[in-house]
Amino acid sequence: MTTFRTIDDIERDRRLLVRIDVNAAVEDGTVQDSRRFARHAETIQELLADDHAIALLAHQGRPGRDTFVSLEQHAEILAGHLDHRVEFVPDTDGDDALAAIDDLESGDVLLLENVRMCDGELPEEDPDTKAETDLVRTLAPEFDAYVGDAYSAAHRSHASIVGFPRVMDAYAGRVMEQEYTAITAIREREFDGPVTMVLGGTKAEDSIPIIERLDDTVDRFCLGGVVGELFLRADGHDVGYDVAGTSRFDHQWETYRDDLERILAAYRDELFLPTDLADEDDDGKRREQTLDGIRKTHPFLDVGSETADRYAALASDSAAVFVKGSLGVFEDERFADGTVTVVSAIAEADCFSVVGGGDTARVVELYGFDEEDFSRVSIAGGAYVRALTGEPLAGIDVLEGQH
Ligand SMILES: Nc1ncnc2c1ncn2[C@@H]1O[C@H](COP(=O)(O)OP(=O)(O)OP(=O)(O)O)[C@@H](O)[C@H]1O
Ligand SMILES: O=C(O)[C@H](O)COP(=O)(O)O
Repeated sequence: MTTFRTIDDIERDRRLLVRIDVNAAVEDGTVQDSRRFARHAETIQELLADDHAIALLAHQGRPGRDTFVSLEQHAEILAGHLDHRVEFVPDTDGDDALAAIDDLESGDVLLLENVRMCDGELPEEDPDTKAETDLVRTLAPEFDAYVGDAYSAAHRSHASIVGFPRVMDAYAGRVMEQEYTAITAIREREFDGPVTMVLGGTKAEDSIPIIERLDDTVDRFCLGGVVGELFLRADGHDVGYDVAGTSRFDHQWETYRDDLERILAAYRDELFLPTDLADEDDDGKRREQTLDGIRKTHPFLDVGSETADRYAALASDSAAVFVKGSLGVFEDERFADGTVTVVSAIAEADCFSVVGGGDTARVVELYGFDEEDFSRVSIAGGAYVRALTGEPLAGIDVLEGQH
C-alpha cells in the first residue's frame, strides 16, 4: 500500500522536475546497461501523455571513480527508449541550465548534467539541510512540482533526492511506486504458503541482516554464491576461502565468522545450503563436486545441479519468492546453470516473485526471461537490501512526509 502521492495526482500540463536513476555500469567511458533507462522511460511517457514539460535530474558514478562521467550519452540512450527527443544540457544549475529550463515547453524533455557535479548534492545530510543547497534553491522555483522516481537511489539522503520535496509539491513516479509496492510486500503482505528467499551473491554484509531481520517472514533461505560458500565453511566444510588469487572470502570470513556461525546455529531449519558446487576443470569445462570429502583447489563459481534442482523445487512450492544475489557467476554461461534453473522455476511458478539486486536482476535480460513472468524485476541494488531489511529509505520518507 502506498502512502505517498503519485503522478496520478498531478494536474495536466505542469512544469516538472523529475529525479530518475540511470546510474549504469560504465566501461571505458561507455554505458553498458540500459535496464534503468527502459523503466524510467515508462514514467516519462506517462508524463508526456499528460502534456507536462519535463526536466530530468540524474547522476552517474561518484567523483573520483572512472564511472563518474557526463550524462550526454544517457540523453541519447533515453531518447531511444522514449522514441522522443531528449535535449541534453551540459550544466545542472548554472545559467545555461536555467536558460534551457526557461525555454522548456509542454512535451519537451530535457536532461540536466550529472547532479553529482554540484557541490551540495553528495554529502549525506538531513532533508532540511539539503533543501538549503544552491542546487535546490536555484532549481525549485523554476518548476510546479517534483517527481521522485529514483527508487534505486532512495537510500541516499542527497539534495536531489530529499531536498526538493521539502520545498516543493512532490509525487512518486511509476518506478518509485512499483518498486516500493513490490519490495515492501515482503513485510506488509500475508502470503498463503511458504515464502522463499534465494540469497546468493558476494556480500555477507548484506545477507546477514537479511536473514536476521526476515526470520519471521521468510520460511526458507536458499544460499549460494560466495555467501553460500561462507556458510558452508561455517558448517565445517573445506570451502569458503580464497584460492588461485581470489580475494572474496578470507576478509569476509575474518569479519563475519562469528555472525555466520551464530546465524547457522540459530536458524538452521530455515537455511538451505548447497550440497554440490561447480568449478572449472583444467580444460576450462564446468565440473561438479558433491560436498562429501570436498576440498577447494579452484574457485567455485556456481552451485551444482543437485542443489539447483532442490532450490528450484522449493521455489515451485512457494507462495512468494524473493531473489537477492545470484547462486553463481551467471555472466559466464558455464556457471549460470544454478541461477538460471532456479529463476526458470520461479518464472513458471504461480507465486508472487521479485528478482532483485543491482547485478543479479541482469540474469532476466541475459537469459531471455520474460519480465511478465515475475511480479517485479527490480532495478535497485543497495535500496533493495535496505528495504528488505526494513531500514527506512530517505527518498520515500520525504514523499510520505508530504501526504
Ligand atoms: N561463487 C561466486 N564467485 C564469485 N562471484 C560470484 C559467485 N557467485 C555469484 N557471484 C557474483 O555475484 C554477483 C551478484 O551478486 P552481488 O553480491 O553483486 O549482489 P546484487 O544484489 O546482485 O548486486 P548489488 O548488491 O551490487 O546491487 C554476480 O555478478 C555474480 O557474478
Ligand atoms: O546504482 C545505485 O545503486 C544507485 O544509483 C546509488 O548509487 P551510489 O551507490 O553511487 O550512491
